[in-house]
Amino acid sequence: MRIREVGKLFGGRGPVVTALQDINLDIALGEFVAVVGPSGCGKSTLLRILAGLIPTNSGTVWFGDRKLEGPRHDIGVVFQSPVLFPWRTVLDNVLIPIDVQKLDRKKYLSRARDLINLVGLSEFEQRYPAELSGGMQQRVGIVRALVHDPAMLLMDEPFGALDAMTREHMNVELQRLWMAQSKTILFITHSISEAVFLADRVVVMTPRPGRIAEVLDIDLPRERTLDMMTTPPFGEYVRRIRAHFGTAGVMD
Ligand SMILES: Nc1ncnc2c1ncn2[C@@H]1O[C@H](COP(=O)(O)OP(=O)(O)OP(=O)(O)O)[C@@H](O)[C@H]1O
Repeated sequence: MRIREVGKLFGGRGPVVTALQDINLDIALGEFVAVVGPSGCGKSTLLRILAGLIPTNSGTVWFGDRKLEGPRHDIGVVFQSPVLFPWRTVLDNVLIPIDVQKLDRKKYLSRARDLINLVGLSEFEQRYPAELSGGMQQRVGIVRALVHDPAMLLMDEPFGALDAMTREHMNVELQRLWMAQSKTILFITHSISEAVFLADRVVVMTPRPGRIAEVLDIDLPRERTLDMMTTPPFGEYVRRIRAHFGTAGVMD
């Protein structure tokens, strides 16, 4: 994905808000890129643009050799709340993209089951969302975004509503899933340590108007473990990113 000179304004009756300005970023195939920044800096706006859900005011986004002009089946999106259908089982929720795109259910059934197994939910395949914890529901949301095998996954604070321990566990699981599925991922978060743990590169955004302040390569070996989070190199990345914000707005 190539993002070139992207800008976004929000108008309406009040003053115009410049949500994004001069955003330039290339995301390579198979890369894991995290975006951190304080509340209101335009992270979700950027994600919605990349998902083809809202237009830009200036600039262009390229996906492969084509201009992005709307939502695409080969880009999956995971939001903070997984929005599962309560009357559908886990398996049927995971198969929603297959049904919506009128693809052959039979062809995707074993992939759906493999993914459900990969995130440890095999026993819950025939359960309903209300029978699952928040972390389990979010895993269903992630697996659903992957079921039709999109090339890229956009994730907007997917673990923001989870408690700290579940969140760490989900980070380990997401890394495993990413390594197994070799997807390109853009991951938005308030948490600096989550970004450093997961990403190959961390994009640091400034408060309004949202611009890119720095892009850091995270040169930590894979597969990363939670123990690494207490090592000096990890701490140095976190410190360097936090220096952009002082004490304002970012979670940890
Ligand atoms: N539909 C909209 N209409 C008007 N203003 C909007 C709209 N969507 C976002 N904004 C404004 O654009 C700016 C960026 O919002 P955005 O939601 O992208 O920030 P964010 O970094 O994702 O914030 P948070 O981390 O709190 O979710 C904010 O000032 C917000 O008020």
